[in-house]
Amino acid sequence: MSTERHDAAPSTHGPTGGEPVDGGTVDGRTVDGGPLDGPVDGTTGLDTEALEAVIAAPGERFRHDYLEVRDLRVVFDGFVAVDGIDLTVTQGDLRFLIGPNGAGKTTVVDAITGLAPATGSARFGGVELVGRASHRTARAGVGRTFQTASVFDELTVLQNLDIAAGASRRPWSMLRRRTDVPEHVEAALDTVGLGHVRDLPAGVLAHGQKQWLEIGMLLVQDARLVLLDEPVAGMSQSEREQTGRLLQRIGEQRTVVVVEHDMEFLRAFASSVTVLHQGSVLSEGSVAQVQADPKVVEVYLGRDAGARASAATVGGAAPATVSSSMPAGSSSTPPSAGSPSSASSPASSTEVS
Ligand SMILES: Nc1ncnc2c1ncn2[C@@H]1O[C@H](COP(=O)(O)OP(=O)(O)OP(=O)(O)O)[C@@H](O)[C@H]1O
Repeated sequence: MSTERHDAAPSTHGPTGGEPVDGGTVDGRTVDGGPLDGPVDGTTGLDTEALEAVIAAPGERFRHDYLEVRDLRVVFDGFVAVDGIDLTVTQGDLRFLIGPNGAGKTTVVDAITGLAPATGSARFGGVELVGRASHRTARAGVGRTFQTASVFDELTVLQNLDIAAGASRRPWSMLRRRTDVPEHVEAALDTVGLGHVRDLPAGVLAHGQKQWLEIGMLLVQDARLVLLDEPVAGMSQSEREQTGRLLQRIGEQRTVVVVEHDMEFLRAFASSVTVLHQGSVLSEGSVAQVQADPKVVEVYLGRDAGARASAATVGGAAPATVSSSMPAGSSSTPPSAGSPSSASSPASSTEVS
């Protein structure tokens, strides 16, 4: 029996690496970060027992979801709103999708969730989402919020979560105070911090709390891909911070994409950023990388600012610092009156610095 640890031992990491899914143990045996003492195949050098344990373990133990968008295209009556974009977002990566008004951010989310006609591919957890009816995307583990919270104001927080969870409670029983809250609903209440208002009608909640309730509704549906459209629009500073921390928490276990205009919020909480412009990916990378990208500065603030940022980067001088309110309509593509988001874009502080 060998006590040697082999590099070829099976990994508990997902397809893109990252943290061990289950603390590195399989059926009580350490397979990552600890000794392996199973029989070793003399030819391959593999610990065959460990390998068998990995293969026999439940699939979800090694789940590492990711969203993979390829050549996604959306055309409305001849107008190309999304022009063949590629996007890969892995679990644990809090990805922000930004861009000027009309860049195509919401349409990308609509296409992924079956609300906009698209071609190309958007796969999550091995399931193709393009062409899938919107009501079937939830079954694929995909959940989204809209720019305006869509909770039932007359129902309590708990009742809203019940409905989202698809609880088979009869209408009359929904009106009674709950004593038997399912574990996953309790967990969602706890995660979004609404346990203390569980029996209040959602209509009396503060604006931020309504957004958190909506996120809670995605959690009880076990959405593993969570797409949020401007979640902090209209929130107070304190609500933004709480929302950012909430997104970080849920992002550890889920793949989260946030469409956002608020650059301050982005800088505080994004782990990566994709910038869209006129339906295409203009830039992608860390917050620092996209902020330093002259193309991004140019799109938001004009050609001269882009050239100055480029010169500052090349010359090693301090990068151009520009502060402005979010350029509603700063894009060369004017937002259409019919755009679902055109009425509610926040005039939030935006800096590209
Ligand atoms: N149903 C639709 N029919 C026709 N055109 C549409 C439709 N939905 C969106 N568009 C257009 O597609 C383009 C992209 O819109 P989209 O709402 O995705 O942009 P956005 O980046 O989310 O903008 P915003 O930041 O203002 O929300 C815009 O020019 C918009 O007018």
